[in-house]
Amino acid sequence: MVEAKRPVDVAVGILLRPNGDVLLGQRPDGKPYAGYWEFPGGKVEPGEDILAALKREFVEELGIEVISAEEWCGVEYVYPHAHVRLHFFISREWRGEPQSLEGQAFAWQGQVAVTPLLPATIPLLEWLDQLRYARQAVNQSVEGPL
Ligand SMILES: Nc1nc2c([nH]c(=O)n2[C@@H]2O[C@H](COP(=O)(O)OP(=O)(O)OP(=O)(O)O)[C@@H](O)[C@H]2O)c(=O)[nH]1
Repeated sequence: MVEAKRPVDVAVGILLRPNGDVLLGQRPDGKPYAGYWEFPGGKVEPGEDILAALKREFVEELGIEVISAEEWCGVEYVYPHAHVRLHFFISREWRGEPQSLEGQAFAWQGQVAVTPLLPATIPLLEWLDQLRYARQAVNQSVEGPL
């Protein structure tokens, strides 16, 4: 009997600036889906806490220290190369400016315009817009003239 492959846990971080911009990175050569854009992160190691994995990946890939992050949502996706369970975190508090430590490109984006994006990440953009801009619209209407 062929046993189904267990999903691989992946910790993914969305750095959210006060103006709503988020940080994306481009997958470097040599990885599956090289050239595709994603939110930074990577695989959780056996026995590792997911938030600890997120912090480790941000140091390794971008030289950024994530000070705090809250788990936001989860997505499972089956690629030809892997079955992944993505744990998306939102962070508003970090230290340092992103550096391209793995030779990858990165970009701060308001409306996300970089393409192509990893397929499992595409639905996130709509949810992210609701989180970023629906709240701003409410704030604007509260702060508008009476
Ligand atoms: N970081 C990240 N990974 C994602 C996203 N969306 C998505 O499907 N993934 C998938 O999650 C997995 C992450 O694995 P990775 O290869 O980047 O992990 P890693 O840095 O630990 O790689 P390594 O195998 O070189 O150690 C990949 O299969 C990737 O396709 C995303 O938005 N960000």
